[in-house]
Amino acid sequence: MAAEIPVIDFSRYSLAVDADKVPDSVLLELGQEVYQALATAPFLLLKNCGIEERLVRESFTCSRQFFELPAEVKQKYRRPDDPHDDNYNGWVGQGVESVNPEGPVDLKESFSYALWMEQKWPHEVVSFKPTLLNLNRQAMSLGKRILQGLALAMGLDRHFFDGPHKGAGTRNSMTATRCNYYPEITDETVILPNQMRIGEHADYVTLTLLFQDDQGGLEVKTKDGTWCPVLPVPGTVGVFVDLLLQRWTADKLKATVHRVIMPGGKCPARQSIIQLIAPDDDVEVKCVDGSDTYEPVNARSFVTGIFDKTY
Ligand SMILES: O=C(O)CCC(=O)C(=O)O
Ligand SMILES: [Fe+2]
Repeated sequence: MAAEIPVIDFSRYSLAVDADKVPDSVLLELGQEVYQALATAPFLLLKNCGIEERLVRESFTCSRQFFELPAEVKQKYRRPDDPHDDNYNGWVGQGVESVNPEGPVDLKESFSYALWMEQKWPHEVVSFKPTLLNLNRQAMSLGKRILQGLALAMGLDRHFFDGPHKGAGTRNSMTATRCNYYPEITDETVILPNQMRIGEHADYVTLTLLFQDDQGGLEVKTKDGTWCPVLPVPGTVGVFVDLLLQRWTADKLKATVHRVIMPGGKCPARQSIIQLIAPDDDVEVKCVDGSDTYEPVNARSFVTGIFDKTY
C-alpha cells in the first residue's frame, strides 16, 4: 500500500541550488515528474529539498515544548474566534476544531502562525519564534519552487504562480504554518466512535507541505476511494494538492483528501507541521485552460467560506 506514494528526488531544484542557474529545460523535466505523480497519486514525498533536517527536528522540539505548557499559558496565544479576523492565527485547544463538520471533534491541538505576525509569539519557549520562522521561510521558498516546476509542466510561464503568491509572508496572504500536536492516548475509552486525530478533509489553499514525525497515522484517499497510509520517510517533505490548485488546474490535479487516524489502543503523542501556501487575498483563481469547469473565485472569500463551515 505505502508503495503507492511516489518519492521524488528534488535535488535539481533544491533550496541549496541557485534558482537562476537552473534552466527551464531542467526544471521542466522535474516539474513534469512532480505533475505526473500528483495527477495519478493523491500525494507525494520529496527528498533532497534542501530544508535542513536539524531545523525540522528543532521545530518539532520547540513545538512540543509549547504544547506541553499548561493550558492557561497557551490561552494567552489563542486564535481569535472570528474566522474573518485578519490575524486568524494562534493556539487552538483540543475539542475545538472539526475539519470534517460531519464527524466528531478532532483529537488535536494546533498553533498556526505567519511571517508577518507580530504578537502572540509564546516567549515561554525561547527558541520557538526564531526556529519556526526559519522553517516557515524555507518552506515558503520550497513551495514557490514546486509551483514553478508545476507551471512549466502545465505549459505556462515558469513564474505564472509567483505573481498570485507574491504576498506570501505579508498580511495580504493566508500563507501560514501550522504545528499540530495529537496528544498521547492513555485511556482509549474516552475516544468517541469514528473520532480521528484529524478528520477527513482537503486543505483549502494552493499547496500544503508536510513535515511529520515517525508515529504514522496519516492516510490519503486514492482515486478508487480507498485509504492509503503514508508511512513516515525520514528527510522527506510531503506535498498535498489543495482545493484552489484543483480549481486553477480545472481538475487536472485533484485536491488530496486526507485524515490522521487513531492508531488504536494506548499510543504516544504525534506531531506534524504543515506549511500552507496560499494565493494573495485579492487573487482571482480561474481555470488556466480557459474552461468553465469552475467559476472564478476570490481566494480570500473562498477560504473564509470554508472556515465558516468548519470552525
Ligand atoms: O498531521 C498530519 O499529518 C496532517 C495535518 C493536516 O492535515 C492539517 O493540519 O491540515
Ligand atoms: Fe490537512
